Amino acid sequence: MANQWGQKAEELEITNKVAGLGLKKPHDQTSDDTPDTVNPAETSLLMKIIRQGLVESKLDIEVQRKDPNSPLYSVKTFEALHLKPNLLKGVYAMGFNAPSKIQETALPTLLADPPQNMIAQSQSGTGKTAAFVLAMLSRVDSSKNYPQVLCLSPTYELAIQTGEVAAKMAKFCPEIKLKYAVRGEEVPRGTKITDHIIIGTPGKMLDWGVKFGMFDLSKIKVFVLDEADVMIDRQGHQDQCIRIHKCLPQTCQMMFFSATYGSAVMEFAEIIVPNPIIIRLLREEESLDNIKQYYVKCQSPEEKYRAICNIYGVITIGQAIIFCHTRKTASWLSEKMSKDGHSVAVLSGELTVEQRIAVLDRFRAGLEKVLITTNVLSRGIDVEQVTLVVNFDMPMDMDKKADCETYLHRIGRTGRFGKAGLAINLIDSPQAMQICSDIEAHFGKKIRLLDIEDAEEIEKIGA
Ligand SMILES: Nc1ncnc2c1ncn2[C@@H]1O[C@H](COP(=O)(O)OP(=O)(O)OP(=O)(O)O)[C@@H](O)[C@H]1O
Repeated sequence: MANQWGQKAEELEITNKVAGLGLKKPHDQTSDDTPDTVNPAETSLLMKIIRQGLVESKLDIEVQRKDPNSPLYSVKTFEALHLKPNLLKGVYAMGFNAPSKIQETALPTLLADPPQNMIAQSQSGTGKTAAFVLAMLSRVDSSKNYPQVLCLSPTYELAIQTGEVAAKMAKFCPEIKLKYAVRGEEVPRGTKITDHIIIGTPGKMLDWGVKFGMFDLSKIKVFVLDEADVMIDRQGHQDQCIRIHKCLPQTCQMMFFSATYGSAVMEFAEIIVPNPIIIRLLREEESLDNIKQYYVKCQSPEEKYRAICNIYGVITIGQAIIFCHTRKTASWLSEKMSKDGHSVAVLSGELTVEQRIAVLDRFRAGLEKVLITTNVLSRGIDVEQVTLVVNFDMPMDMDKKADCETYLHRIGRTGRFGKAGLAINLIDSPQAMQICSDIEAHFGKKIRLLDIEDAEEIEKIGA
């Protein structure tokens, strides 16, 4: 069954997977000259798909324990977890040799008896999904034909992604049955679901479990809330989760995973997960060290464009990312640059996730030297070859004030990509100047004025 299930996941083209994610399509309602916005579910899916393996972290795990009676330990091998042999085989077949940093600490707790509740936070790509999927699979008693494990995901596509991991890991455990509770999956009324694991979105899960009684929520042993930060971003999801949660037995093991650790997420976590062990993988923060920052005074978009051309005319640039506020500016700029012979790619909100992946893949491969984008890409791309970042428009929040966090994500680099970089801010209004000064004050790092007509000076900054 697991194989069949995996097959189903494979049959679903990315196009299908992303349909209904609320993606803005070419004819969506958003006008081209309003600021392009980020959709967390979309970003999360994009990152999962473009990821090229585990994101290793040099930083430490922080553990907050709420249960002093249960010892906490970590493992360095998967053998040390005493998994069912076929499950271990599945883990190795996925190419996992040793647990990732978050898995080292999370897995012994997730698999412990008596079960312990956990809230875990670590950045995308550090191995959370693999950790809880392994825990889900190992808790199943396949001799009992009813649902024992529920996993809630914020969207159809993210549920399918988790399902794919489960199907792969359970490759050698065909006795474990899994089911998707997502849109498009229909179960006739009156049916009793016999699968062991259900992965789905909160609305469908609530319908099947609470409204139609297709399975007995009081028999659930493991409840997983994945991508909790994305989940609470969606209206109504939080309530649905809480309604499902209320029907679960006290003994049910609660697992809560999130890539971020904001107060809204943590408040939600505290409602869902009693007496948790909280683990966090400290994040490798971006910093502005090693980045030379400049601003250029311009009178108009044309002048901004000329500034970019002057820089290109003088210094050798590896790859560059240019950030614009709206799609309209992004496409205007890309047309101009293409006409002038630059190889340019554009990534903005009207593209489907599939199209975005294609654009990013080409850029990473170096097929285009310049990537023009909007806020849809403030985070989540680490391209080592990028040496120049241009703020064609300064990042600002809804109140049109300096958005320092976005600035840091656009310009900053983590230790892994710690090579020197160049950031140029194009300033064409007093408001933009104010934002630039506020950013400078916020980070306490000088942003110098650059005279774009002075080739010698430009040459110096490229050195
Ligand atoms: N122990 C491991 N060894 C090698 N690769 C691993 C290991 N654990 C996970 N991976 C791989 O690393 C990538 C990231 O893992 P995973 O999807 O579990 O991360 P995540 O933290 O859940 O990310 P997200 O927050 O985006 O869901 C995947 O390609 C996964 O197959």
